[in-house]
Amino acid sequence: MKLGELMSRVGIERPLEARVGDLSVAGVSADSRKVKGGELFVALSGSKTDGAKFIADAVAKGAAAVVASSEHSAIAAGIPVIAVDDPRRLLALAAAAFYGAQPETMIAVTGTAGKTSVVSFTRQIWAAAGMSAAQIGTTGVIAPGRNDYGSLTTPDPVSLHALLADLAKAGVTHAAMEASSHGLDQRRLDGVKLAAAAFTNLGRDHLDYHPTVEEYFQCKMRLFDTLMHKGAPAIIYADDEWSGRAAAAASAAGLDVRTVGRKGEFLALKRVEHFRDKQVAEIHLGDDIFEVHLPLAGDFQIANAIVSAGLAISTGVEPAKAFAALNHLKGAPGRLELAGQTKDGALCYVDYAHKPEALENVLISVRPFTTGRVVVVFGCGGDRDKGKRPIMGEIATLLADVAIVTDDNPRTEVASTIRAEIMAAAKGAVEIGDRHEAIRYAVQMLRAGDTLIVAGKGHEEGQTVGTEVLPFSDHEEIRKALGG
Ligand SMILES: CC(=O)N[C@H]1[C@@H](OP(=O)(O)OP(=O)(O)OC[C@H]2O[C@@H](n3ccc(=O)[nH]c3=O)[C@H](O)[C@@H]2O)O[C@H](CO)[C@@H](O)[C@@H]1O[C@H](C)C(=O)N[C@@H](C)C(=O)N[C@H](CCC(=O)O)C(=O)O
Ligand SMILES: Nc1ncnc2c1ncn2[C@@H]1O[C@H](COP(=O)(O)OP(=O)(O)OP(=O)(O)O)[C@@H](O)[C@H]1O
Ligand SMILES: N[C@H](CCC[C@H](N)C(=O)O)C(=O)O
Ligand SMILES: [Mg+2]
Repeated sequence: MKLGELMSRVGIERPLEARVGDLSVAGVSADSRKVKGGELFVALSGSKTDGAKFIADAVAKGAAAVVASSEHSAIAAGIPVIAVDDPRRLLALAAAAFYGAQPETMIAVTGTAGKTSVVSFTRQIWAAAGMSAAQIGTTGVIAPGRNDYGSLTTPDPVSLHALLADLAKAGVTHAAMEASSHGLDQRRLDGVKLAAAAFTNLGRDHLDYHPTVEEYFQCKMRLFDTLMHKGAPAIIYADDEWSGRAAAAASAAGLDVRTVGRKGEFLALKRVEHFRDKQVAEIHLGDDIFEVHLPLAGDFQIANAIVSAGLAISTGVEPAKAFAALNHLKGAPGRLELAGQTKDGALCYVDYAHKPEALENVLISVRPFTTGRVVVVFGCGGDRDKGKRPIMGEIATLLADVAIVTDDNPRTEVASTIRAEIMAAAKGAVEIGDRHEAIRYAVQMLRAGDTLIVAGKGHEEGQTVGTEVLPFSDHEEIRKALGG
């Protein structure tokens, strides 16, 4: 593609010198280590370093031209340097232009908790309705004949557009993706053609990255006010503290706001009965009433299911089919997932709660079907928001009968310091650093009627200590402790 054409396709209408505009570019990259000959190198100012420092490396690798923020426009690279205000957005739009194809119907989900569950459920509803469907997020990529383990919740734009083109080529017509606040802030989703989007809830998260909760919320709202076209459906979970503000933002952006939940107007949740292994809900859509038997535990899964139904219906699935599909949903791996039970029938769950509201929700969720004690094993990640540690400590001791504080990816921090920060607010909690020992201790204390939640790692397959990832699975540790 000619550089001039690429620039106009990404909305930069500034005239380029003919010599520059006529230059052929073969692709785009923001990583000098991966640049290939003839590609456009986009220099991004990041959290660890500044891509502008690597312009010379990119040139040495054969980059054809450079895009940088205006500050770097003067750098003599020996090849054309184009200055733009928002290089990250340009990178994403250029990646979209290069790779071209995307599944016809794409949706994105934002919110502090529930994104992975909602994209999984939406994919399952689409698939049940006969569509070729995919999901992209924290647990990886799932599509017909494909199941790749994930790393980032929202992939970087170059990998993302390569992936979308691959999926489209493989015949995937519907794809649901997670929009993390980092992803939205860093413009990783700009250039994705979204047919609909959803908001689940907002709680404390990533305050190591976002200066305030307000700024965190505003990042999430980029999904509605920048990435969607006017009139597109925005599914908003109605029963969160932030629902009103999310709906107002979507409405101000000219979107078709569809609220779902107990206070929902599009899908109204009228009645829920909780059982040990399922929940029965009555959902109203206009004058139609649907009874759903969701085969999953946890009140929050009803919230995720109703958001997914809203998304599926808003992208063409017949309501009766969407609700029927809810009766067969499988939980996303490691989201309140039953990993085993003791001989006396005490249930052992693995859950991915690693932030205060999620921990609070999961502990409240299991109470209705727990006749004995709720036991929780959890920790907090190193090199992540330190402020959440005492809050999670307090929630665990308040809502569980037994709280066991252990390690969860200490990364480059001292594990005992992280635990001490949690313990400071966790009166009466037991501290066992070794996660394997902590799980064994918890399983051994279980009696009939008790419920164990091992929280924080969910689907993860490793424990990151320093920069090393040691193999570790909560599922496997529970199974071992149960003697199986
Ligand atoms: C803080 C953060 O989000 N960082 C992400 C970001 O990196 P960055 O732009 O800050 O990169 P940087 O390391 O400062 O480098 C700046 C630029 O120089 C370039 N560079 C660097 C070195 C070199 O030799 N040559 C070169 O060109 C880099 O490619 C980059 O373009 O962009 C990179 C590419 O997209 C990401 O891989 C990286 O994710 C890091 C690994 C990460 O851990 N991110 C986490 C926090 C994250 O994004 N999490 C969210 C939310 C998770 C949740 O749901 O809770 C997610 O979406 O996964
Ligand atoms: N709707 C919800 N409301 C509150 N808590 C929830 C909700 N859905 C899930 N959770 C809790 O959050 C955990 C993570 O759920 P899920 O992976 O679906 O969310 P996520 O937004 O993708 O999280 P992450 O940003 O960490 O990837 C679950 O294990 C559960 O404890
Ligand atoms: N995407 C999140 C996952 C956290 C999971 C938890 N196990 C931890 O390590 O804190 C993060 O990287 O912050
Ligand atoms: Mg997720």
